[in-house]
Amino acid sequence: MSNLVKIFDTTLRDGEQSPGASMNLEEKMRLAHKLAQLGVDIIEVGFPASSPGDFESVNQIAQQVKGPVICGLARTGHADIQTCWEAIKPAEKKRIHVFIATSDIHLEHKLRISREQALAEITSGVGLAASLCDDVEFSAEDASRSDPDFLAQAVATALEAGATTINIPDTVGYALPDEFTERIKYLYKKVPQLKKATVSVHCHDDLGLAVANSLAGIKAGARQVEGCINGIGERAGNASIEEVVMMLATREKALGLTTNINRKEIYPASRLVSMITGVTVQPNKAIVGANAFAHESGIHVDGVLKNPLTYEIMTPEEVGIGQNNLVLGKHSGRAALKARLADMGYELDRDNVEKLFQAFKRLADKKKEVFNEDLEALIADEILRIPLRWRLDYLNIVSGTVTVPTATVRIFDCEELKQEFGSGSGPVDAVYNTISKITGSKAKLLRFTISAITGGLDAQGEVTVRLGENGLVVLGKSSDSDILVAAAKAYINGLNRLEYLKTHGPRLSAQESSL
Ligand SMILES: CC(=O)SCCNC(=O)CCNC(=O)[C@H](O)C(C)(C)COP(=O)(O)OP(=O)(O)OC[C@H]1O[C@@H](n2cnc3c(N)ncnc32)[C@H](O)[C@@H]1OP(=O)(O)O
Ligand SMILES: CC(C)C(=O)C(=O)O
Ligand SMILES: [Mg+2]
Repeated sequence: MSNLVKIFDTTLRDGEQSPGASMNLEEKMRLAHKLAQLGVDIIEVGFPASSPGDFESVNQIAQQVKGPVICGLARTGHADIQTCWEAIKPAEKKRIHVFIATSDIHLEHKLRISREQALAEITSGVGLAASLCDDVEFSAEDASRSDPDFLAQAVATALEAGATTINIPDTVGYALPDEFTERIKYLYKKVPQLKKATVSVHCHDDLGLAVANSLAGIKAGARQVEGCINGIGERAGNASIEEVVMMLATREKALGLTTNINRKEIYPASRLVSMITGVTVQPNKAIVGANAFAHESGIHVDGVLKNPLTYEIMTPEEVGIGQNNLVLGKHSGRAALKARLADMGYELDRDNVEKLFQAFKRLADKKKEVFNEDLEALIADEILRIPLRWRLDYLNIVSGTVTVPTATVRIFDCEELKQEFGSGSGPVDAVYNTISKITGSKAKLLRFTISAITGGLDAQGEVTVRLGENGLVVLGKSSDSDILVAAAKAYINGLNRLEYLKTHGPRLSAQESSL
């Protein structure tokens, strides 16, 4: 059996199913390029039949992203599979991923079909996919709660119909590691032809066991692991790709397995996912959390100073958390900025470097030192952003314990300057009420989160808002060393996205347009 474990990234599909993590086409494209740099073997780009927007993002990525296999998800119905095939067709390497549930709970209550009908669906769906594409993955949704003998029958049926990869998902994160190992071993025993296919595992984290179960699957012979960057995904998320990869790398001697991942891209990929989706990474998150390589307690610091091996089982450099001694500040030029961007894995064209340089200088005037996180926030603001109708020009806020919070806001509406004055229950409320007056927006603020994304007193605050209007839901993001300015810009960013969605709806993701 091969010692290579293939990494199947589903951040753009299952990851996007995390509430609020929707991405537009430009964001998906940027992330897909980053995943290719990271060296994942397969990227599941979306579910093309779910909406015209999803179809287009899958299709565009299939045309432009080289390296990994480009995979699209489909139910067993022929329309889904045909649509998926049309979307992925331009890719150099492509895969159709067909799924249907095999547990009795799902068959009876969700699909309302018998086991026999499910087998017929597998034969028909996988058969069609195999007639279109050489590379077909079949997933038995809710495999861990399926009757083992029926699951074996479903797997045998999919292989017979032409599947080349068989995925055993723990869809609801219910499995225990030993059970999961046994389940896969049982399948190998009951379905001898399974040895000719790649067995994959796709584990959810409802009980915090997604990575442990992925390892349990690998131990039983699985050679493909599915997961998402930062462990995002439906409900409690999927197995975190960075944890799986670093587990295999750090314990290579014990496990004897490798991956194709370029580990130095792990941290840049994590930051990008967090910036694009607005789903922040908890500080104590393994591998990519702010504290993952931090030491404060005296005994630990003493040990690390004497030899980092005392308390570090891997180095931050290994996962791309740079230890760069070149300081970026108000005296830095374009060469320094470009060098740092390259170090962080960003290859921007001249126009974007110039745009970023201007924003960098404006920030450097306000801050002593500009950190990588500051640059990433600027990239999110300056480069990932969508065309703007409204732009903040001026903001003045009066707030305190004895005054009614008020705000004066001046905004460019295309080229026209508009100014208003308003009040609210707090300074952010005052700003948002005033912005709504200027823009005439009826959007509802569904969520507001603020976090410090850099350290120190001159830290940048990152604000993420979720706005809803007439069934449309969008995220707005921004960062600034003044949190009220960040809040205003995030709100305006969200309003611009809503405006964009109203005019370019189909180009946005399925979730963004259907929520
Ligand atoms: C475990 C997973 O992550 S599965 C992937 C989940 N991801 C998503 O659902 C995101 C994208 N989904 C969507 O945009 C929509 O659900 C769509 C466009 C796919 C379908 O929308 P609708 O036609 O309105 O159906 P709706 O979402 O209400 O219900 C799903 C239907 O698919 C059926 N279905 C579910 N899984 C499968 C399957 N693997 N194969 C065939 N049919 C299936 C359900 O039984 C239900 O059919 P019914 O309408 O006849 O009862
Ligand atoms: C579509 C399948 C693979 C899935 O996401 C799951 O079962 O969790
Ligand atoms: Mg899933």
